[in-house]
Amino acid sequence: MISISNPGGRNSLSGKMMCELADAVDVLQAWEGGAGVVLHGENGFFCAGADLKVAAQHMLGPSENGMGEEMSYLMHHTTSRLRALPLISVAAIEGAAVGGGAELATACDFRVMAKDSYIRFVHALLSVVPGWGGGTRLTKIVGRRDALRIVCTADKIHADQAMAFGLCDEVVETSTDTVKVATGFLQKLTANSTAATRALKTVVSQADDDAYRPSLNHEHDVFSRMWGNKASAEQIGKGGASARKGD
Ligand SMILES: CCCC(=O)SCCNC(=O)CCNC(=O)[C@H](O)C(C)(C)COP(=O)(O)OP(=O)(O)OC[C@H]1O[C@@H](n2cnc3c(N)ncnc32)[C@H](O)[C@@H]1OP(=O)(O)O
Repeated sequence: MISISNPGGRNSLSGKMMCELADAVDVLQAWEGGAGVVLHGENGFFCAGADLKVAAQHMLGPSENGMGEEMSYLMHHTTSRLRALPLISVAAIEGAAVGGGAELATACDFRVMAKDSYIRFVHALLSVVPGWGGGTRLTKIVGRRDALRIVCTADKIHADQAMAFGLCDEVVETSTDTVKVATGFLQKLTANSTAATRALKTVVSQADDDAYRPSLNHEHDVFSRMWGNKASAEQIGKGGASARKGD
């Protein structure tokens, strides 16, 4: 289990937390004892993306131009490694997965969502594109037309709608423990031999991973050009999508 915890910031990720996530993936890469992993956020919220308070202080100044690019590089690398693990991964989503949090959810093989939770690609509201590889992965999951709908509108995609898009694999009633349901979901997929499950995951991963590498590189380049420009710096300074909370 990987748990995300930043209680004061809806589990948004600081630079330190991004490094800790990379370390957690290192540990899973070295782990040979199992066949699955659940990713979840503590205190009833999945993840609000990059920590915008840290970003406003340390990632937008004139001498900090390369910071957005470095964040994107690290998170591309980490999420790609997470996706390629020889483990079946399930994101257990409560509350919401917003911005980079939505991108993180797409790095897992499956998503189990609480009925009242939502996924929101808010990047258009911040005048940027996904920077953690989520644009490419979303397109692979839901297809070209629905991906465009989701990223260009920046609408909240609630669990039932996510299910219709193929972005969610199981909806959990609000009174039920989402992590427990995600763990049960995982147990069904990993019930056969651990060695076979791990090998099968590598076969499926290998079948589609190489083909999307150029698209990930393109996404990273576009994000790096846009992050920190005037329009995005203004929105980030205002707290990102929270300035548009009512919609
Ligand atoms: C390539 C990756 C790029 C990115 O990920 S950029 C980040 C994109 N994320 C966003 O724009 C999310 C902005 N936040 C929101 O929309 C809302 O806060 C959100 C997550 C829907 C939660 O709404 P609510 O449940 O109503 O809670 P709230 O707004 O009162 O927030 C509670 C406290 O959490 C803080 N928070 C939320 N998201 C944060 C973030 N990303 N970075 C830093 N702090 C964040 C928020 O400022 C508030 O703090 P405080 O209690 O006022 O001190």
